[in-house]
Amino acid sequence: MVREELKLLATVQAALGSEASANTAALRGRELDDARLLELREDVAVAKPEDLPALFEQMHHLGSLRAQRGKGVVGSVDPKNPYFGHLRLEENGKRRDILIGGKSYVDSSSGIKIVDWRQAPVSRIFYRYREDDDYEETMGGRAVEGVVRARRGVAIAGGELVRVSAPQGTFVRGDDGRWKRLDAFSARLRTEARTEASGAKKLPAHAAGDKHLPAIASMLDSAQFDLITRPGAGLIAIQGSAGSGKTTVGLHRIAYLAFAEPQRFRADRMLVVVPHEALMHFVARVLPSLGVEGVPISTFPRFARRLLPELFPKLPHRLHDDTPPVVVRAKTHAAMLRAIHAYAARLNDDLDARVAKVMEKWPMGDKVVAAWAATRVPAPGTKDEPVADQRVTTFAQWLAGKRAIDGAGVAATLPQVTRGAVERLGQELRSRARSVIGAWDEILTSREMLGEAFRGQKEFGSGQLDRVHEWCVRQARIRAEGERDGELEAIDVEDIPILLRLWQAMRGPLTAPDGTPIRMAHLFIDEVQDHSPVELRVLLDLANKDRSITLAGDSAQRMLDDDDSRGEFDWKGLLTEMGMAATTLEPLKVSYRSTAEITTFARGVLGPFAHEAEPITTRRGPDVELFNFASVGESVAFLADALKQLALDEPNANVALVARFPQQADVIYEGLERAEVPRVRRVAKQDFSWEPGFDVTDVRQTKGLEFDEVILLETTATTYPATSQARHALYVGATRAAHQLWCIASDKPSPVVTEALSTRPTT
Ligand SMILES: Nc1ncnc2c1ncn2[C@@H]1O[C@H](COP(=O)(O)OP(=O)(O)OP(=O)(O)O)[C@@H](O)[C@H]1O
Repeated sequence: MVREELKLLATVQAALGSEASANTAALRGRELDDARLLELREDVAVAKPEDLPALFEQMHHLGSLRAQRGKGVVGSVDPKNPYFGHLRLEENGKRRDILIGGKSYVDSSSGIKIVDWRQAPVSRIFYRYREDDDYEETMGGRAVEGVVRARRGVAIAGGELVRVSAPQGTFVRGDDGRWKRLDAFSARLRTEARTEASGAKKLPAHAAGDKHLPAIASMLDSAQFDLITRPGAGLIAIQGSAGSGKTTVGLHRIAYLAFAEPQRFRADRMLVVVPHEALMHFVARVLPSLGVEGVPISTFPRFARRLLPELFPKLPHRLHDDTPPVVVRAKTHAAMLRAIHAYAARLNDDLDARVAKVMEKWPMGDKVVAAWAATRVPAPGTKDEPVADQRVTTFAQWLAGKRAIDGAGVAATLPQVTRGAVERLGQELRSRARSVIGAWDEILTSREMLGEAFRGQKEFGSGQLDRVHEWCVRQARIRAEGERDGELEAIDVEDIPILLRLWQAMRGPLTAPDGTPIRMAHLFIDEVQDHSPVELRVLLDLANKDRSITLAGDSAQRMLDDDDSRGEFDWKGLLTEMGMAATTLEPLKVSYRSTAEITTFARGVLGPFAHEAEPITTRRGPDVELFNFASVGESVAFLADALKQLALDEPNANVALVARFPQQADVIYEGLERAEVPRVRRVAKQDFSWEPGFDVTDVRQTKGLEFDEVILLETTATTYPATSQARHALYVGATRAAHQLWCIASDKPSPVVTEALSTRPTT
């Protein structure tokens, strides 16, 4: 099998090589054309009018020549890594070989066909069927049936074949150039086992590749592929335990959509929202490797803070750093979204009543009322009304402050008295319908409105709501009066999504700094469980009318503070709250990132909050271990020895040392520095360098990331009591590890850890 793959690669490379020299000539020709075109453009700028036609003609001619040369250029199939999958299909007794790669390439003279993995339906066969399966698919409008004779994953690094995975076994080329079969631990999904973790010798570094650019397109399973290739419109929600490939699927889906409908899903019309900066950098590197450049990637705060000064120039820029936790909880609670929507609906009703009253006696009044209703932002959850005739619409838009009316328009035809009344009404409507800051103040400083919104929320008793109200009133006063007792005007960071949502509910789509409404063709929101309902609703309303949205999240990874008793994250409830219908999909079931040992431990950590279905694992690794010490000093000494040894044995290792709280990470970091552990870094703002060395950090920094080895610090009974918050935090930390996990405790170990360690994976 390896011989066959080596031969195939040599054929492909020979064909690509001869194309490449043809390309070089074509590319050189294009460069010359480009230079000449630039010269011509400069000539045009200074030419006399009578010379222009001739110059334009020359430019046109050169332009078509250049386009012609472009046709001969082989996409950008990389001869060093031209494909990653090999299918052999048999249809009507005839066999054909198809290669799956990142870019298409066809050379009929040498019989080579590489198809882009995003190209249905051939790649569908690759992803959906296994070796020896019969398949039935529609290709080019006709039904075809056949048998998959071979289905292999191949890793080609630096132009050399280094791994072949097939149902018959996984074969890797060692540093000495000899091929050997890897031991497989799992009977299931053996072909997908990651070689370096299978207990056998690691892949040579170049084969493992850059850990930020996992070339996993060849390994997507059929559930993942189905999610990726769902039709563009509508909202899909990807759920699954940690490391089941949710981020991977979301990003591949973007690549797929950009490929399938490039006009509709232009890169700059899509948006990826991730929880923090480290994941932003990760995504920024992965998407180009999947063939999509230029998709904006952001975190919610980054995105929101860019818009805020443009939308609300008068708002203070300063942010409080001492917002009481109870205020944070109230402002991020689902009840706040209800309060905003209730406010917007009431405002609409009020304004409708005002318009109806003034228009009562006017002959075209009923039409104006209808047009007014059509121009204002509909209450969330209702549909747009049909628009009345153009003149009336224009008038109503003027009423709503959305456009300036021309002198010869409707208003000019009105008698003086009516006109005066209508103008006054227009002013009133404009100011009320547009005053987002006024609405925000009104909601938060009205004890009644808060009480109404939070009615029935057990965790917000009336005493707590009083505290929230008190804080908001005080802040509003400081804003109105300027400084008070040395306190400067500022807003809470949690106010930002509230203001943006109010803007959407009252004035319509958010606008970019250049004034254009933001309407995205596709949105991918990762780690949904960590967004507040208000934030999420702001994000969802950035999508255009097709609502092409991918949400990814895992309720078990929700991070709440210890005093936050908000309970479990509820997908269904959330989407209903949002008024959005999502296609409910089966959760992803395969735990790809972590070994069976780590996955079983992590499931134990969750205890009563564990996912319904036990994740399927793909490989085995070392046992999870707990090391218990009598003091922090002793645990630091142990860690220092272990890390120094590792630095000697494996200079490329990158280990994450993860504490629950930043203060604990500080203590351990200082200890390790004193012990002169090489390349130890304190990561406090997700500024992971991904260089060899030891990153000491806290669990919030690591969301969505992965490391080969993770050491969980201070897994003591005090730090991780058996509460839901502590269990979720420990779960997030543990599931960052791909290969090996240690727990360190300098005091009585957490019962959550000891219980979880009592279950070992079954073979
Ligand atoms: N089909 C697959 N075959 C092999 N590896 C895969 C597959 N799908 C995903 N992976 C790998 O599994 C790891 C976890 O994937 P990913 O980060 O997408 O998971 P996730 O569900 O988003 O995790 P988390 O919930 O922790 O954020 C990555 O290293 C990814 O490359």
